[in-house]
Amino acid sequence: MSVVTNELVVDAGNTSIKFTAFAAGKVVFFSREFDVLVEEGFSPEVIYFASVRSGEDDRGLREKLLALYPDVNLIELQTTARACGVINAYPEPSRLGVDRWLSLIAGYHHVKNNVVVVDVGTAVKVDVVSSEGVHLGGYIAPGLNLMESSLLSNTAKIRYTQSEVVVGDGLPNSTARAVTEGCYEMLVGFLERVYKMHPNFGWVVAGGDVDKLLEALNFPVQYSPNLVAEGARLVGNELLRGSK
Ligand SMILES: Nc1ncnc2c1ncn2[C@@H]1O[C@H](COP(=O)(O)OP(=O)(O)O)[C@@H](O)[C@H]1O
Ligand SMILES: CC(C)(COP(=O)(O)O)[C@@H](O)C(=O)NCCC(=O)O
Ligand SMILES: [K+]
Repeated sequence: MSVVTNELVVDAGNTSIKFTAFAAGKVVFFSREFDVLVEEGFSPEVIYFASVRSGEDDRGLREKLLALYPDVNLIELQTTARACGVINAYPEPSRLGVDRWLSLIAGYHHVKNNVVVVDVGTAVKVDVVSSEGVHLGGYIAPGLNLMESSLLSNTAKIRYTQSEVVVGDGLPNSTARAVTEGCYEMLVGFLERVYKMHPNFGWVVAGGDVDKLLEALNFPVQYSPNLVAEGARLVGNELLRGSK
């Protein structure tokens, strides 16, 4: 049960900032656009702010939020050694990205058992948590756009137009398909390998690009689009209860 009713989660990733509003624990809106906050006229009682961006980027965003919600308590969520019954694998807990921390906490609370949590964004994050809530560790790999852009920016002749990126049959027979499908296979192959390494683990997946992978994964996964935001609510509520 939440300590407050209206909560706004701000999840600032390296590609996009996600705004998720909750009322009594239910998502009432989601947006990647700050201006939607103004249009929605939502009145948060608390703002949970979770960012993996630079301090400079955060300053501007925090100022905009405080201007829009001058009297609202903004709580910056950080990665800690433990929270919500989960223990962080990192000897230096604060080095773990807060998006990963919140996602794996939410993923564990979804499954309450051995779980692999995947977030497909700028980077692809994979975190493994035991049935006892012990974070065992995880991986960071380039996301799909990052893989593709690294090829485009580090080669002379990998060049194609977006109109050449088509769904084809059989092995890729164009530069556009070779690159886009090569990056895709890299990611799917990586995840299938993780699946083999952790048999009988539940899978919870999220992230802006996860929809591109869902049908490729040949094992059951739970798609949970608001994973970071759900983790932010769990951690934020624990903090608010602790301060009561
Ligand atoms: N409106 C959008 N703006 C930006 N990226 C979007 C949007 N809708 C879907 N995406 C996809 O989401 C990906 C970014 O995923 P996201 O989880 O937001 O990344 P991060 O958390 O690293 O910022 C992009 O590569 C893009 O393909
Ligand atoms: C790996 C990340 C950059 C992912 O960020 P995102 O893809 O969401 O923009 C972020 O989790 C991060 O900055 N992590 C710090 C290093 C670590 O988690 O070990
Ligand atoms: K993210």
